Amino acid sequence: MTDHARSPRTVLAACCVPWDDTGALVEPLFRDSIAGLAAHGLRDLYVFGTAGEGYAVDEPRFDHVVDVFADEARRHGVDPMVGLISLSLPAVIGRIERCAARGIRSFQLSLPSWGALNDAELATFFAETCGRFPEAAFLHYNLGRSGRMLTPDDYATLAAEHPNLVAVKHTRADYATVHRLFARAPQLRHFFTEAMYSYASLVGPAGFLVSIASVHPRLAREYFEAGVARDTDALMATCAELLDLSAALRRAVGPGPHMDGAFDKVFARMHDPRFPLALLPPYQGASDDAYEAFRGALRAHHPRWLEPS
Ligand SMILES: N[C@@H](CC=O)C(=O)O
Repeated sequence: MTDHARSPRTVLAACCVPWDDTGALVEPLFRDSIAGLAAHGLRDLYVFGTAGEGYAVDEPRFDHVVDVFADEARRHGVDPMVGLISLSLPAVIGRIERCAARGIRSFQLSLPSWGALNDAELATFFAETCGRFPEAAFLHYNLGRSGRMLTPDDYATLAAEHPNLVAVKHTRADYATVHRLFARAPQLRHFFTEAMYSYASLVGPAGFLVSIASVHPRLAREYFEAGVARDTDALMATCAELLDLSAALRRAVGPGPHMDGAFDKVFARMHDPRFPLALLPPYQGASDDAYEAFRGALRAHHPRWLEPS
């Protein structure tokens, strides 16, 4: 399989941020969680996607979390990637400048979401981020919450215009879109979550955006490697398990919480029982009961996902 992508084929993992009752960062827990992911072989880490509550932090929290994240990531030889979610382009630019001053060069861009960008606005957004910071590398986070899902043709145009646009995180893509992404924008590394990774890795050099599989990092890595090896049987078997795990998680958490962090913090607590489930206000996290119900479901139906990694 040919691979012309500008960034390595890896497993990309989100870091959740533990907050205390006052909404302050619990630094030791955060450091331990980063160290734990790195030690388990998840070494392409980012903070401030949806699970990392990049949409909810103010500037002082942003700077504090970035300082700790970058410091701890580098201790483990991990290149820190920082997500940028804001309605304000100047705020995004300011965050990139402050990160760049700390030596950070990998960023995750999301489109401003108050109103879906039109084509001219989209071009301006990328010119003012990728174009303005040519020494940095950017991954685009393609999600419905931003109001506009970019298409394979959009990526072909943007990748030709911006050599430092290197990757995309896809949260939703159908089979036809997967094929067109590899055909129209092969320069970009396309990352897919559990359900679509199985198919995408059979038809192109897909990256794996790990979500629920992070409850067991070794099995997550094996799933990724099955995709690299195009081992259809292993992919399908693990994909079926992961879909079942996701359904169990949704049942356990129930209908209230709806931001990714509510779910991802359950995964973080599986690795460290001290990890708080709370999200920054006004958003609702999962409850302790939901966490216990999910663990119980794994114990009953998928015990291998609970074994030591
Ligand atoms: N939960 C991830 C995205 C995966 O769908 C994130 O928070 O960035």
